Amino acid sequence: METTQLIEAITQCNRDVSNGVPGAREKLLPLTYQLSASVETPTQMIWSTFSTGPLRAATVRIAIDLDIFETLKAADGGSTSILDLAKPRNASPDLVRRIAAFLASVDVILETGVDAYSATRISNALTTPGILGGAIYGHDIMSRSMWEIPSYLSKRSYQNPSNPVDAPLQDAFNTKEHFFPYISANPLLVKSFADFMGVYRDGKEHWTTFYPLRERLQHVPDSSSGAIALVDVGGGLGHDLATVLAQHPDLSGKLVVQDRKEVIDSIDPAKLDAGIHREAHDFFSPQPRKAKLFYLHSILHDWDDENCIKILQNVSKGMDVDSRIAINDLLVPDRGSSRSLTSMDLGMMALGSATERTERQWRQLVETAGLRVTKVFRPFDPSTSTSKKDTRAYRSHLKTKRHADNAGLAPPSGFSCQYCEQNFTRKEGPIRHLERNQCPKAPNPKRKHESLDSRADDAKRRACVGPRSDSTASDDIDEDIDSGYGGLYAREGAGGGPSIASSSKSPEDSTTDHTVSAGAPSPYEYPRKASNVSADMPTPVQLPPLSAVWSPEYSTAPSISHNATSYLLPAHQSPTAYSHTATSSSLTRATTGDSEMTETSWYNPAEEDEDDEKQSFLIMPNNPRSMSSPALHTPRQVFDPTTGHTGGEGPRPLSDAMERMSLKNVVMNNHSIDAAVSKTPDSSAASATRGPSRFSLATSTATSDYNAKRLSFTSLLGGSSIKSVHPSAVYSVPHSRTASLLTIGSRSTMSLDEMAAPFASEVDPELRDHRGKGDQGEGRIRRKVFRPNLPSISSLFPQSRPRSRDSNNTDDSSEGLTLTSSNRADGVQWDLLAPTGSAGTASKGGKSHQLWVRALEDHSEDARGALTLRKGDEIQVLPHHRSGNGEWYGINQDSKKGFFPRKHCAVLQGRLYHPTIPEEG
Ligand SMILES: C[S@@+](CC[C@H](N)C(=O)[O-])C[C@H]1O[C@@H](n2cnc3c(N)ncnc32)[C@H](O)[C@@H]1O
Repeated sequence: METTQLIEAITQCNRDVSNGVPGAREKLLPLTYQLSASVETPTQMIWSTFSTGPLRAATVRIAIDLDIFETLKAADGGSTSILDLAKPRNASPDLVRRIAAFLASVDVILETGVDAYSATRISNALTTPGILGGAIYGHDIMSRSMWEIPSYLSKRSYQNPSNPVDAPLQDAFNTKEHFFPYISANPLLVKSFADFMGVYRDGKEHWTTFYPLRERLQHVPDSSSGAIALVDVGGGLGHDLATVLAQHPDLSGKLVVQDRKEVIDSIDPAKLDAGIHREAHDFFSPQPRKAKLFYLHSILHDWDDENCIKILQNVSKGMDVDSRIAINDLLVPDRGSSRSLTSMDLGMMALGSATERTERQWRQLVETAGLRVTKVFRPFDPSTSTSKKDTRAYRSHLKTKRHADNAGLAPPSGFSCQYCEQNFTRKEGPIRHLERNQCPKAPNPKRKHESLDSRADDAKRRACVGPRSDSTASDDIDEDIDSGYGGLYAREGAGGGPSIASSSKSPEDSTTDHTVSAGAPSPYEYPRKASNVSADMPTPVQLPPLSAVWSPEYSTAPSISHNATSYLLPAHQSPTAYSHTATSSSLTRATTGDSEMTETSWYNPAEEDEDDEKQSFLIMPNNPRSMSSPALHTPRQVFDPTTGHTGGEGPRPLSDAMERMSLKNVVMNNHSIDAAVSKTPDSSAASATRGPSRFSLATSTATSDYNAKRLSFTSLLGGSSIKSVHPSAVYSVPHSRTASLLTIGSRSTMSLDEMAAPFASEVDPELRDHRGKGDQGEGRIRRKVFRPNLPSISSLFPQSRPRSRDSNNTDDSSEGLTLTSSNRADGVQWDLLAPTGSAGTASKGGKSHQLWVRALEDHSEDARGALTLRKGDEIQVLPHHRSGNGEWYGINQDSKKGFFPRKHCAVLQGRLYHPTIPEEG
């Protein structure tokens, strides 16, 4: 804008501020910056940048040391002479005169006469702990590190820094320590930094105003139970939790602030609300607390990717199935980054080779950590949308997005294509349109049509996303992308302020917090994302956001190698929607070690259930022939968990098994997930039951598959693997519309027939009929639910049938087995005491029920070292099966996973939950 226009805009904006127009103040400051820039000559720019700027920082710091701001404040609005300003530190009046003159010239203090000064709003703020801390930390650490950037980069050939202990800070201070340990040695810096953290978000909308905290924490038991609702990881002095408590004094469950010991020790208990518990905890070690929500505010932007992943994985150790991690950080927009955002980004580089991140980087990071981004939350942005119409549009936009998530296939209830935004009257419209390669914008190599030109595209997209800023940062994601992904909540804020940075506003004025959703991108983000697909991201084939793909290992996501992609389509879409899927992917690297699965997923329970109930998903390989392999018939190496030895039918090198894998039939309906996993003799059947709020996928496999198989649950919406998991375990994922599993595969291979064999009698004829048809000879299949025949309760517990439906304490201990039943509001609970070891899953009417057992004493490891049980631990027991020379029970409860030998059942007490009393037989 021209200077004249800027002045007019400023005048108008100032009027709006006076009239209380929402967002007006946020617009004003950037306009003043633009005005300065428009009138400044290049020479003046040099002076202001290299002289005035550094001197402003230096003189503020000097004035702090000389107590000048305190002295001015004590005058309570009156003037103070230079002589009086010099007194506290016995400084030279001539020196103080020069300092004061400069500070007055840059409007930090006010010159009221000859050698007379008074306080200003700013100088008074510089006497408060937070702003004072910011000035000390800013000068002593931040500025000095930033000054070092040019020489640092020069010495390192201008490569993007990534080593957290080789950043400009290390050069500036000649240290090898990371920023945090480095400042730890200096109590003033520890305090200054922590105090500043308490205020740097001031003026911005607090995250609790747009994150549904109450809903998320609503089922947390009362804190007297010891339950923890919220852990603020790296929460500094607890200021975020203090605000939470102030806004929601009646929240159930404990609030815990964790930070480094020196920070926690520096908290004055008298100043911390009694409802907030302090805990010294290093987030590079496993999270010791279980909580419903772990909140990370301005944590990950301090770190490089590798350390972020470590932090996330450690935090996830504290997650239960319904836990979430809330990440509150900036989001770098594709363009139009604000002043504060770019400063923060380079500041993070200077301090720790760290970075602010784009949406794609966030998603990649979170997914690489084995987590999923469920949903992005951000506040309604008053600076970009002031009209009621926009507000309404925004609200309906959010609603629309929820539908999009629920459908799993991005088009929202508006039924527009997520790529080209063409409108359809029916939901399947966009799907078919994509399937038939009719979309000119889809990232599909087969597409025939020309893309819209970028301007039209941009304009269309803007129209699509609803309320938009009129600013230049129109490529920012400023809508809530409720795409059903894990919980990433980001923020953008002024000068390190806490909200995601996809704002079109300048940093200082931004109060917009954006939620970033990873996982299935919302239709609103596709165009932008599509153009930014990185080569090392899973390559979408046709419907990339829905892909459930194999990942070699969650910790190596950037190097994921896929040669195909699986698709999950909602079964309530058109029949043809079932026909897509899957894949043969190559597993480039075997997954070893930890196989637990966690995910982050934010969702509003009130919003999810209805749509979930309607969904069924199916995965089938699209090219069974490609998955046939002699390897299936190769003698296997059999691992016997009872002895810990391998033997059996002969060796099968792991590397051979790793070379291939196949996707299995997986069908998920409202109540079960059934999967054909393999064929005898290495037969295995997978079944899953869904509890009221989650899916548990259980597979019982032959032990010989232990080395040969892994299941991988992949995000329906995310396009990349969450984690690889052990096939014999139960993995629970939050049952949200976003958490729809799944791809199941193994490193063995099989044909479609082979996959179907265990359930041959139930295979839908169309499965066979359609095999070989389809776009590329893929199997096309209609929806079919495979249900393995699970044993009935009476066959599992022949000695322990309840004598009567209504009996309590039914006791049949002829084999030492005691099964008691008691009525519960939600059905009947069976308590099983199995001293001789019997456990299993009961089945009735095609539904499987879950048996949970509780360890009556400590157990260390089973033969595979996969199990550690503490007395009182509850684990889920899967259907037993025979394998090798033992009878086994698959179990899993968080980290308790793997097979559970029968002999251990002697110490298990079980509780069988199911909704009705089982009938005999
Ligand atoms: C940028 S501050 C953010 C503080 C607070 N979450 C907020 O947003 O105001 C980063 C915090 O991480 C803490 N921190 C750094 N390293 C840590 C570690 N290894 N374990 C726990 N906290 C750590 C710091 O002490 C600091 O409080």
